[in-house]
Amino acid sequence: MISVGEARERILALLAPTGAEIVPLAAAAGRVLAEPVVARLTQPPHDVSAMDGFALRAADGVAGMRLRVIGAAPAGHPFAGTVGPGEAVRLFTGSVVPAGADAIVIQEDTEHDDASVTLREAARPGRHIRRAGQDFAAGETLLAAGRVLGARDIGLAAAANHPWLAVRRRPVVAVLATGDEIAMPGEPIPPGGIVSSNSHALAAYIRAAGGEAVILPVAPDDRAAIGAAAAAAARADLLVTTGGASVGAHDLVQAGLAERGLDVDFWKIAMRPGKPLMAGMLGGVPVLGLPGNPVSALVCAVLFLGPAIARLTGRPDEAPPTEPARCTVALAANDHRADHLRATLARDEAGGWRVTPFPVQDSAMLSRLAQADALLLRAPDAPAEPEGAMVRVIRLDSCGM
Ligand SMILES: Nc1nc2c(c(=O)[nH]1)N[C@H]1C(S)=C(S)[C@@H](COP(=O)(O)OP(=O)(O)OC[C@H]3O[C@@H](n4cnc5c(N)ncnc54)[C@H](O)[C@@H]3O)O[C@H]1N2
Ligand code: MOO
Repeated sequence: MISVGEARERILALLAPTGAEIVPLAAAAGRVLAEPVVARLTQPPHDVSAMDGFALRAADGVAGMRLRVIGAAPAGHPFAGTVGPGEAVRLFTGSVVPAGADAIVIQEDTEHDDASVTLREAARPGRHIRRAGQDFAAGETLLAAGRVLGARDIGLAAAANHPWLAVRRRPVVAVLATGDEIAMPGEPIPPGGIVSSNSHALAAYIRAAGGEAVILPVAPDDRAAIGAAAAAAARADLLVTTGGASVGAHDLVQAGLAERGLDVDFWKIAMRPGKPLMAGMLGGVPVLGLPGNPVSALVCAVLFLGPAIARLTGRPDEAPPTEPARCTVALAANDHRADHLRATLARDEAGGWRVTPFPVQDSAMLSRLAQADALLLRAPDAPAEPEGAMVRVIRLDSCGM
């Protein structure tokens, strides 16, 4: 069986970023920039005042000096003339500094009427003047491709006069649950059946990761039906199946997809929960086969589906980040499968994490997963650890899960 790290590498190797699409600026928040944002103008376009006051020549900026007010330049209405010796122009925050002026005195430091202004303080050259291009210059690259656009990026793109942006198309990820016993929430449940929690949990995770989730109808445990359902995903960027991944007589996902030409890259990895993970290509569509057990499916989603969607959207596709934590209980020696124990986190007095795994780690216990704050990582063949040992955790609250 291959390792978690190798499995992730092999899954990512099956995927390429989606193409770009052009969206209105307002719709670009949260999307991944596909082309750099280059300033279409210089900001500010001219030297402008940072305060309400008067523009004058610095040589006249002496306390007690009385100057003639030759005009006003409200923001958006630049003064057409030139400020000469003994003259001043009324300015406001954002006003273009008129020709001839190289100093500004704020109005609180003056006595003024419409015709004249007397300085109570000296004016320093350049003070309160925002220089042209101080923020950015036309042609400057402001945002790099690959950036996930936040509100400040939208503001910066708008300031640089971009009404449209090129972003990565949201990858379409089809979710196919399989099993005779599976019903959708609200549907009649067959005898001994259960409701497909996986379809909706995976769809929610896919959306949180930046994908477009399409929930396919549940396929029964029948090769032809599974193949036909998967064929409906022929235009998807990724097909995710759940269930039917193991070795049982009714675990038919591989067999069903094989009838449609599935090329298996790997099946089974040294991991718990999630051993029967499968990856391959079905025609041109990458396939990620997740186990049916709800916790197995969602832990595999954190470790593999998240990075896969990151790759598809052109974001960094590393493993989920881990943090150190001190374990509050002794840990038994691990076997050869990397383990991911569902656990709660609490802060200690020094601000570090204390992690406590749940005593029962059944991969069907979705309520425990919902209560968990983190996955406590146990490396393959890790030795027993006493209470208080340092371990590493993946936080579940910070990854859309
Ligand atoms: N003899 C062996 N048996 C099993 C092995 C093994 O190595 N040898 N592996 C075990 C492991 S590990 C896992 S994980 C499971 C994986 O099973 P499958 O992927 O084949 O999943 P199913 O058998 O179809 O279902 C397992 C379990 O999950 C429930 N399920 C299925 N789909 C959904 C869904 N959409 N939403 C919620 N729950 C779902 C299903 O009812 C079963 O209870 O195999 C072990 N067995
Ligand atoms: O992957 Mo399975 O959930 O380990 O039992």
